[in-house]
Amino acid sequence: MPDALPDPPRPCANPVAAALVESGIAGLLAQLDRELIGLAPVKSRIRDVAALLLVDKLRAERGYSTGAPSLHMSFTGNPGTGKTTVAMRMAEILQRLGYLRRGHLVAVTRDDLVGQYIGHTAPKTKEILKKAMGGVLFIDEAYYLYRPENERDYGQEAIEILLQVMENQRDDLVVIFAGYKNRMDSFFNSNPGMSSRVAHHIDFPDYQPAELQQIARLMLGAMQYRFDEQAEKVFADYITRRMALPHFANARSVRNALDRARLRHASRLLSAQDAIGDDALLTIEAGDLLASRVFGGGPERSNL
Ligand SMILES: Nc1ncnc2c1ncn2[C@@H]1O[C@H](COP(=O)(O)OP(=O)(O)OP(=O)(O)O)[C@@H](O)[C@H]1O
Repeated sequence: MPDALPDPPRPCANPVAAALVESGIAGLLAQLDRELIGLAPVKSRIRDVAALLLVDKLRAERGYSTGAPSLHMSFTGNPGTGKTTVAMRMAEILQRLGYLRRGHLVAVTRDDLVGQYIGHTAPKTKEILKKAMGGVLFIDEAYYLYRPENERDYGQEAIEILLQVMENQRDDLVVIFAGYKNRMDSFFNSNPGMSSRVAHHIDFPDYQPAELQQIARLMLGAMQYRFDEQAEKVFADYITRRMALPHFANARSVRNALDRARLRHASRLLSAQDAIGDDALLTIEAGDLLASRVFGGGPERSNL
């Protein structure tokens, strides 16, 4: 007797869960999970935002109106914790959900928005807003916009324009304010108008050493390199030492360390006497890491 055919996949009875898959958001979330190590609380907040928007859509289809949701956000955390990377993914997700037309990201700091002279700020800010329309405006170190010590600071003018656009064009632009948590808290405390327009606050924790090691592996894999067994151990040691030094910047420090290791790897290969096999081309060895100043190697700061 022939084997019974497997049951055909049943259509999902839950329309929100079905929409999550059909819109491609489930795929994007899975990709985010694969490509970004750790960040569990951040990933779950992104999922929540996606769920909120899908439920809003379903409610609208059934005639329950909630009004356009406010999607402006603040991303707080130390340098190199993935804020810019997640903001780019968020833009893509919001575009897929139909909340943003273009889904691109424009990343700026105070100097891109605020002019030096009277009359310069408004056109500068408006120009950036024009570029960002239909996407995400990512304002890094947003608290520098506000300088309470300077009464005539032009930053205030940029803030006023931003506030207006955040309110009136919130169906076409999402603003993400990013920076250190404590400074962002005082920025929002001093700008209640801004605070009331930012609905989602997402905190990016520092990475644990094991997560940084995994990030290194992921980055190397993406560049088609690998550590040999000894290098893997040395890099774990590197991370612990580097974390204790000034200017440590989480995953960004990992990327920089790998870039320098690639330079040393290349110069090692250049001076090799023998033919160079594929294995040598692909493999970062312990010595490529041990030359770092972190281990008492070269003198320059850039050698960390
Ligand atoms: N969880 C992660 N998994 C893999 N790579 C990551 C992760 N977090 C960050 N990175 C990588 O580290 C680098 C720095 O990340 P990103 O620029 O997003 O950080 P940031 O918080 O915006 O930092 P900064 O405020 O200093 O710009 C990028 O190359 C990014 O791809």
